[in-house]
Amino acid sequence: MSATRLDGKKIALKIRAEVAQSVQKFVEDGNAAPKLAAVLVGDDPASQVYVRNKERACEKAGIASRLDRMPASTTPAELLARIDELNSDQSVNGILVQLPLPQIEGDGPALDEREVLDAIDPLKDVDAFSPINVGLLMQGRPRFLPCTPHGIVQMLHRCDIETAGKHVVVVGRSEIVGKPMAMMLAQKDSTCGPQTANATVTIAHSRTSNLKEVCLSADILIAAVGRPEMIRGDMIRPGAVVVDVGINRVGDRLVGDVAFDEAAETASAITPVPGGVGPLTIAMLLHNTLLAAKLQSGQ
Ligand SMILES: NC(=O)C1=CN([C@@H]2O[C@H](COP(=O)(O)OP(=O)(O)OC[C@H]3O[C@@H](n4cnc5c(N)ncnc54)[C@H](OP(=O)(O)O)[C@@H]3O)[C@@H](O)[C@H]2O)C=CC1
Ligand SMILES: Nc1nc(=O)c2c([nH]1)NC[C@@H]1CN(c3ccc(C(=O)N[C@@H](CCC(=O)O)C(=O)O)cc3)C=[N+]21
Repeated sequence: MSATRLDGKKIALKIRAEVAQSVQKFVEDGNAAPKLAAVLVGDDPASQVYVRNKERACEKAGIASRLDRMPASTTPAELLARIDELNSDQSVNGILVQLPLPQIEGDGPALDEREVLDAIDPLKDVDAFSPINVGLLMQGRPRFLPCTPHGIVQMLHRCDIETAGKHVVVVGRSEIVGKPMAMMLAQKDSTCGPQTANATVTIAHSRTSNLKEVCLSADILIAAVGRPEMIRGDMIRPGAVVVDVGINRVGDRLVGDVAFDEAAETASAITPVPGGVGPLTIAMLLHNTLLAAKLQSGQ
């Protein structure tokens, strides 16, 4: 292996310590500790990992948390009622509904992700998935930055990896990772994070016809596909930086979307799974929860 291993866990710990310090100051200034509410419907495996790690991280940062587990058979009305309750609960600053929502077995009404995300109070929307927050990001004046793309931007910055003028290929165009990631990296100057912008961005997806060639043209390749190890070593340009967002459970192992050992032969730097992007997502969630508490207290 010749590539540098980008230690997301270590960077995340640093960010979490910074957030913990700001939380402490916020509380010393007479405010209640920020509080995050997470809603998990069903038992998506990537969400289970997230929930477990997130609760511990909140506690260590002095952030209160609550987890509402709801069965996969939950109806849209029940879920919307729970969100309403959290919207009006003054003690809750941040609301996160774990995605993907389960697809209903049997013939009950389906849970519509968009309807659910639309219902979250935009000032409590720590994932930045509500239309208002997506719109603000699109316009280059974000309120909350989405956690995973923001974590990646922070990592690139803190590892002195320049994005300006570089060709970034984002594989995946989901609302939660690919699309906002591409948008943030294409922004002018530092509107979406510290000096990490001004990239030339290509978005690839399942209908991209020459994926290998597109990937080979990337200075920075970001994989958010959800297919274990589909990005192979021969898709990496020598010296490229590879960011693996994938969290796939294969047997009892977590693997990314990139074949790590192969890619590490060619790349100059690469994030591992686990220990890469995942911990950064959690660090930025804590950051957003504090930001939400500040916004709600009028700061
Ligand atoms: N580390 C972290 O913090 C996080 C990790 N994740 C993980 O990241 C991965 C992606 O998540 P998410 O963005 O939500 O996933 P989605 O399933 O919502 O999106 C996957 C994207 O990949 C594209 N795609 C699928 N197959 C191919 C293919 N063969 N070639 C090219 N593109 C393809 C899809 O294309 P199309 O649009 O055409 O269908 C889609 O745009 C998952 O493993 C997830 O668990 C997610 C969030 C946070
Ligand atoms: N509304 C919503 N927002 C999300 O941000 C969101 C979501 N839904 N649904 C699920 C995906 C997935 N996701 C993860 C975040 C961190 C780890 C994480 O901590 N990973 C550790 C795992 C370590 C381990 O425990 O083995 C790591 O990669 O090192 C995993 C997965 C957030 N997501």
